[in-house]
Amino acid sequence: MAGMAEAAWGRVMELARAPGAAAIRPLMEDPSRAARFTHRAGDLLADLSKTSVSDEARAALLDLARARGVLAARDAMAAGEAINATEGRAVLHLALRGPRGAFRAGGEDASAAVHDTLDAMRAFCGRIHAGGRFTDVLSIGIGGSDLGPQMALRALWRHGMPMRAHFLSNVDGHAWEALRHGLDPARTLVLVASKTFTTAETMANAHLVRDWLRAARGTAGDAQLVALSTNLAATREFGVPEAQVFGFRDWVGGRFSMWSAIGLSIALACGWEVFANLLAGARRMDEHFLAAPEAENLPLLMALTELWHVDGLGLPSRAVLPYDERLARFPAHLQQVEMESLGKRVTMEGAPVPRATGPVVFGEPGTNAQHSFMQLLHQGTTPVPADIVLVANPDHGFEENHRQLLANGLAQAEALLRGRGEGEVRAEMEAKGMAPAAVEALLPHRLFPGDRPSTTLVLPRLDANTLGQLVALYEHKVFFLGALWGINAFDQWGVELGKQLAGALLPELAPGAAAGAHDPSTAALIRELHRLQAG
Ligand SMILES: O=P(O)(O)OC[C@H]1O[C@H](O)[C@H](O)[C@@H](O)[C@@H]1O
Repeated sequence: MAGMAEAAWGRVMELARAPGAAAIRPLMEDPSRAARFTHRAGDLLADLSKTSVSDEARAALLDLARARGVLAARDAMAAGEAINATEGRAVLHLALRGPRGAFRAGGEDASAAVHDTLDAMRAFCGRIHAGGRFTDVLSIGIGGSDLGPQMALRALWRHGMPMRAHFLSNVDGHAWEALRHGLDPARTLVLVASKTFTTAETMANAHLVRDWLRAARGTAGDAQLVALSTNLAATREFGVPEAQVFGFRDWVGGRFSMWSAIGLSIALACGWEVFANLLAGARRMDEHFLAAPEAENLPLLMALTELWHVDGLGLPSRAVLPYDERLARFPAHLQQVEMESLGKRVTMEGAPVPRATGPVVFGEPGTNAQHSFMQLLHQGTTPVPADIVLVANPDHGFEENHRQLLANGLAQAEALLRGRGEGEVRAEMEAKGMAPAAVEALLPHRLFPGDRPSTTLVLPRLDANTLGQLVALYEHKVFFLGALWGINAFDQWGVELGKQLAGALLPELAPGAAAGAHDPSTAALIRELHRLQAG
């Protein structure tokens, strides 16, 4: 098996290192390519043709996927095996949106636990909405306990929905300072969203907000606290009424938890139907992920395309460009889902990974990105593959704006692909009557190399169901990349060191405290902060 996989890697790398392997335009001369490299999953369409993955390369990549046994790995995850070996846990976000009776983990009926919680969340939403007292929900959490719900609310919340939602994540007091003036403690329901209920930032903010509630309402304010957590003892100790604690299990990773109790803010603010549709959309993508064979499995094909870019062509980053303002936080959510999962340098067995793993992921909504960083994608030295997300039908009546938006999204992908050669640029400048010397001087600056890869995703419209499909698609892409690279996509040990050092530094920043043992740079910075604060 290992030998087969090495041979398959070898074949992929051989193709990627062949002269012209990064060229896309010659492949596009094949009129059937666009159709053959366009795939559907649920309501989504993905056009993977504007990449340099040739038919031969795709065959080699699929051979690699088979040799790496990625479908068996997928089935092991779905069977509730403890595939997150470094934490000794199953990985079952599939169960969060799956039907009753479908998933087990260890000896437990995982689906039963999920559906009991969903029933309780639904009943709670019904009571809160019927009560009419609460107009606002404030969700306190960070990382996976913040980004998914915040992204979904930005995408799905519309005027007239049951409650307004607010998010407090940064321990920076300016975040709470900016929020608190707009909130009425009598009408705000406070969710503390934390898998562990020990995250320093979240607990610091939870204390601030609990103090704010108590200042206005005495200890009766505690009745407005809700906890979303796996740590029931800690939620009790914090004073959250038992009936307002919504739990989940350790087999839900933080960055995959928006479908769990962590998503309660979505259900409260948008209404239960919206949350249920989000889960239904994710389930639709799960069905595709679980059933489609390798050559039609969209998350796998996207994973293989990424592997081609990262390992084959040596491209270390990827841009996510949603052409929909409502998806403004989608790149931020993907940053965690992808980089916290795939930013690993050792294999499951603890050996160094002999190749590059997760790329840097960044993005902003189009068209705004075009007026900031797209310059680098068009003319920078290293190509940056881009994911361009288009939504066919808007939920507003400004048709002309929407056509402009779509035209720009399509144009970016087209420009990246075709570039602009000497003849075209020279002719344009000459037509403008520019002097020959100026034409020659400006020519190199105005050339676009082209052959820069992009993937275009098309949604018929953006609603809870299609958003669920879109997010689940990327979750499954991440799963397959983890399996292809042989790394654990489900732990995050890399975030721990900074937390420990911050804990040690904290007392040294108290007024008059002395700096401990640090490198000279850190020690000098501590002294400078003390000096500025004393002044
Ligand atoms: O939900 P919590 O336990 O508060 O964790 C919040 C976040 O912080 C951790 O440090 C991890 O890096 C994230 O994966 C997690 O989502």
